[in-house]
Amino acid sequence: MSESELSNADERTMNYGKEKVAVYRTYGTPLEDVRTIPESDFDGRNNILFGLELRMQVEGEEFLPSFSDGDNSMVVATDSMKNFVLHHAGEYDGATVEGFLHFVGSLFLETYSQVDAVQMSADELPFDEQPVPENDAFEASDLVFGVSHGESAFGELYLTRGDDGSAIENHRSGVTGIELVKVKDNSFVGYVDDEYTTLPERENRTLYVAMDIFWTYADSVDALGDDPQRYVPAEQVRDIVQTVFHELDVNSIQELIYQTGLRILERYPQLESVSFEANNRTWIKERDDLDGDGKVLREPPRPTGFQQFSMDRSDLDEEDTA
Ligand SMILES: O=c1[nH]c(=O)c2[nH]c(=O)[nH]c2[nH]1
Repeated sequence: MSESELSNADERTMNYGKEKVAVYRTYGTPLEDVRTIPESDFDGRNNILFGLELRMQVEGEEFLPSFSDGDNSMVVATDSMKNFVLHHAGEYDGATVEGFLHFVGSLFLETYSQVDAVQMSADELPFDEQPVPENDAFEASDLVFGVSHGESAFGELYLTRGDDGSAIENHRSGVTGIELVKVKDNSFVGYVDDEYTTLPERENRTLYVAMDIFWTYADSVDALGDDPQRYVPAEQVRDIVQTVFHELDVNSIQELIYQTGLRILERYPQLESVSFEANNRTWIKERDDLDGDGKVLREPPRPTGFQQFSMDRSDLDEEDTA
């Protein structure tokens, strides 16, 4: 159970909706004119093929009779919600996951007055550009895309009825499914050594980390991407983690997370907070008697270690004054 469910224990839970709504849109509006950062060559996305798996959760007091009396007169069928989302994917003229969620969620609130709030979230279904030979070089095909099993952008918005259209009550953006392996220059030493400790200290492990990163903007409108200069692309955040991982000899995943968080907050003054969910998939050394740094490694057994951490601008301020 998440923290928010725990803290709202006194309130009645009542909502319904549709999840796992896969939406594919070809020839969407390109994401252009984003600000570039030193850690990344990402400067935009053509959106020739844009995929999302969306979840829509609808709330409203008027839905109580549907639960208590079997009275469906106010119920918009979840099947219709799916149709609504798919139809309006053809009308959206923006270029981001969050922008689409805002567009569809706001229209839904406008269309159905019995709805008090919608929680919209989506994972991007990513596709890779495929290099093909063109004019004596390799260029990204504008026709053929690879189905990607890598990281993907995430967005979440909680929309209520505002004075003038919808209001963004809460938001969260992210990149999930990052998996990185650094073959050497990682240590894990100095941890508690007592009668339960069997793990040997390692000065140079091969570290395999899986990570999801989430962020919030000081002004939630910046999450939508209408002003691309203030938008934080998931691709750049992914590139920040891999750059920090490349540059630093970290003593733990905890330290990698913290240093990555500082870099993200530094690069994007428009962000309010950043949070991490990581887990450790580090392979087990089978042989290290090879020439040089070579090793043979195998999959780790269960159980799995994890790290969660959230940061805001005060962490950056502390670093500046330290
Ligand atoms: O980066 C790590 N952090 C830990 O807290 C931990 N614990 C452990 O057994 N291995 C690791 N690695």
